[in-house]
Amino acid sequence: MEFTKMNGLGNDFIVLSGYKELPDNVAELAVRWCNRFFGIGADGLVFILPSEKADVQMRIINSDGSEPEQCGNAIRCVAKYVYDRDPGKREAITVETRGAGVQQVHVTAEKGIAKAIRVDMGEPVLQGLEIPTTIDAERVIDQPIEAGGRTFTFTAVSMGNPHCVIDVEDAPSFDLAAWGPLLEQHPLFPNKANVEFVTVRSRDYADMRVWERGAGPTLACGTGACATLVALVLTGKTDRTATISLKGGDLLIEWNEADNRVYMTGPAAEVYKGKVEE
Ligand SMILES: N[C@@H](CCC[C@H](N)C(=O)O)C(=O)O
Repeated sequence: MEFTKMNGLGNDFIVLSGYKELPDNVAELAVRWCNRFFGIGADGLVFILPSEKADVQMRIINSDGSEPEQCGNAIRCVAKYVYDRDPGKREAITVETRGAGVQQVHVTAEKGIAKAIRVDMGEPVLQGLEIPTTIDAERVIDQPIEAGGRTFTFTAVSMGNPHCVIDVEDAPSFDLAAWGPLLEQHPLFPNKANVEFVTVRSRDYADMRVWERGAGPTLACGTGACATLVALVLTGKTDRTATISLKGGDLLIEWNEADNRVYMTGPAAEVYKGKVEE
């Protein structure tokens, strides 16, 4: 089994292509191969599969074996993988996702290698039950959430997958391990949630740290950065375009007023190729 190790700002994946569909034991493979001590080590497995609707189909499996609907950093990795191997060097690539439809990606390259990748991440879902949360409201903005004896204020956004965005005093020093697991599994989120802890520094810049559903603390989360920007716009804290600065680096996020779609721009990197003998 050959794989390519890739990452988007340190959110790292074991990328597999050449399969026609997901293997039956994909959850078990993800847990085993993503293990950082006994396996290859990664936040998730990413499969590049054939698609009838787009250039390729992407399926991602979290390191705990669960399958999310979408992954922003993985989409950029998939686009780079496809572009760098494409003799025609097409800058526009379409990627079918499990839960966020077909996404349009634009690659900017240097010397035939993809550098900046801009993804149309679609329209955010804000209706409470659709995110899903247990709150039946048009928007879930600045609501209280209690966990471990502490009450936070959160805004909920789905970018295909559910996010719980929380303002904190200083995101980079926030104790993710103490609060992330409690909030990820909070009963307000029936499908669990990715949890973003955010500190706004200016109208166009915020620090964010993430505790991901099914993967724990990661260095970056693309859908999380998009959800964060949407939450910050809804609460009046930033403009519609801002840099969301993560532990692994920066993403530029725009929530376009005209088409209501969220655009994410950032890098992707290929680190090495490997082979597993099973
Ligand atoms: N890292 C990702 C999100 C991956 C899925 C997430 N853990 C979930 O379960 O929803 C990103 O870059 O968006």
